[in-house]
Amino acid sequence: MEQTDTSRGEVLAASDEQPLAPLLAEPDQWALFLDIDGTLVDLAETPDSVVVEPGLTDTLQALSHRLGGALALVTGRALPYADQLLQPLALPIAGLHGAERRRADGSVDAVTPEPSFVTLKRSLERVTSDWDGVIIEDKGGAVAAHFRQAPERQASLEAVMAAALSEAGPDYSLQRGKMVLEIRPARANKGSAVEAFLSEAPFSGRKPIAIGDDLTDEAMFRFANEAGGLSIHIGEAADTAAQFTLPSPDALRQALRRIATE
Ligand SMILES: O=P(O)(O)OC[C@H]1O[C@H](O[C@H]2O[C@H](CO)[C@@H](O)[C@H](O)[C@H]2O)[C@H](O)[C@@H](O)[C@@H]1O
Repeated sequence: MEQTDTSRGEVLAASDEQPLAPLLAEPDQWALFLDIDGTLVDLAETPDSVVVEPGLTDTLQALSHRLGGALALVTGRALPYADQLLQPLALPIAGLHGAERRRADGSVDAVTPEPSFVTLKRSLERVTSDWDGVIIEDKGGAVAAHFRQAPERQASLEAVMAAALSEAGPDYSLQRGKMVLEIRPARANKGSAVEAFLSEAPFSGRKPIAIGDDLTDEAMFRFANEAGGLSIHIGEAADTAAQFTLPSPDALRQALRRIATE
């Protein structure tokens, strides 16, 4: 152990798999909920340039099998993009920060954007079209404005997104993330998505282990803690509700691989 600090979880060494041990000891008692960006895959300069490590999909498939199918992805990405990233897997998944969901039986709750939201997305693209480095990511029922490659545009984007949010109305909320501002459906979050999975087979009756790296993951950390489960924050020390912190996506991938092949 390197350090203990209750405001950022118990900070673990890269090789410390202690919080994941229940997956090996009691695989029929636990369900695993995994964020994607910054957790399973390293962050990249743009949304489209992330790299899925060879073997990661095999690891996830094996873990899902070990857990009787009780493994779900919980991401800010749109479902089709996440599926494309992790093909050929088609795991249970919550997308758009919990607003859309594919259950273990394959049924999907999708988000269909209203015409006014489509107009809003086009307007954001127009307003920022000559802002070098700013990327507008159209996610169907949500939209993200990325400034990783143009940090000097953050203040202007804050203003543009605040105006867009007020135009979108009370059914939407602003989601802050790593070098990104998003407008997403307000009716769900990652905590409510985990709760919904746990009300269905094969997740029901199990305790959740929630793993993520960003502000959006705090809702599932809080839910997992309240449900008697475990929560793990990935990456540099941060103010988090998670009980544990692992230093990097690579440390997590290695730990998951060891558990999957044990
Ligand atoms: O909930 P997640 O699976 O972690 O998704 C959160 C957002 O991730 C993506 O943006 C982040 O990753 C990009 C690629 O590494 C990076 O360039 C960007 O700065 C990050 O904010 C994704 O593009 C968003 O749609 C997700 O909501």
